[in-house]
Amino acid sequence: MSKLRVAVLGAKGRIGSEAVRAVEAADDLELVAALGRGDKLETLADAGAQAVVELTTPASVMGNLDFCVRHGIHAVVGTTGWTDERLAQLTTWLDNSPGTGVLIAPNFSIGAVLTMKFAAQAARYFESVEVVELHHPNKVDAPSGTATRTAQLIAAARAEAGSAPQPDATATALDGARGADVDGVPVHAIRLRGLLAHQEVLLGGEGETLTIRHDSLHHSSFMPGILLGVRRVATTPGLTFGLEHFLDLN
Ligand SMILES: NC(=O)c1ccc[n+]([C@@H]2O[C@H](COP(=O)([O-])OP(=O)(O)OC[C@H]3O[C@@H](n4cnc5c(N)ncnc54)[C@H](O)[C@@H]3O)[C@@H](O)[C@H]2O)c1
Ligand SMILES: O=C(O)C1=N[C@H](C(=O)O)CCC1
Repeated sequence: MSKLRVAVLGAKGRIGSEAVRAVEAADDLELVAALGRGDKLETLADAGAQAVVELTTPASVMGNLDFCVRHGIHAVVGTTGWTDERLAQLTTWLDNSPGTGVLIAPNFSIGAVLTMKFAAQAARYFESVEVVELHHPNKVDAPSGTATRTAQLIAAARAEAGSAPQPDATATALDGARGADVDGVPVHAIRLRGLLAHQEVLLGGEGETLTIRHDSLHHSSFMPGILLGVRRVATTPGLTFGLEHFLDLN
């Protein structure tokens, strides 16, 4: 059986360097390129890459995906910074490149995917819900892509259930004291040396609270999800948002 030809973009970064090792170690994949900042994207086509793993920065990801989709190269994207406008642009590119697949995963770790699912399930049963994400201080974006997605899923579940707005009597607050508002869900971002990627969803009701917490302790936590994405994306044309679509999570 021929191996899938894979390239990594952001290959010298924290997660990219781990992804290079994971692809190299996979029997069914062949690492054909490992590109860093300043390297030419044409290398991907010259190397015959069939799929890329995109782990760069919010400032770089759109240019990289424009190139990949135009060349029919499938992409598994962990880079953050997704907005409705960016997703619409990517969808237009994909419409013009039938058969090309892109997976964007706000988080590749199974525990984080489950946290999002459990939080959305629980959200309708509690009056209050807030998200706290905690990351290493080298992270360039806040709140995290995972926290943003978690809050969006919570808000959608509450809207579907007809939940009332959250109680909050705050009349005066310092800027930022109540976090960022993501679809009505407060999201708080902590940056602390020693941390990697962590998230708590705090839910509160009359006389009780529920906390759902996930900790990524090493970048290896993201590798099974990345490899699953690479193996599935080539046979899943168009845009897939969220690793949960490649998991049997019922
Ligand atoms: N989805 C997930 O599960 C997951 C997990 C961890 C990190 N991330 C995300 O992945 C991204 C990278 O995170 P990190 O901690 O590895 O950051 P990092 O800064 O360590 O690595 C990013 C790398 O990309 C390189 N780069 C920048 N522009 C490039 C370009 N045009 N072409 C090739 N390389 C380029 C940088 O030089 C750097 O080496 C961030 O957006 C982060 O939020 C996602
Ligand atoms: O370390 C990072 O940066 C991470 N980014 C993703 C996010 O923003 O949610 C996933 C977790 C790690």
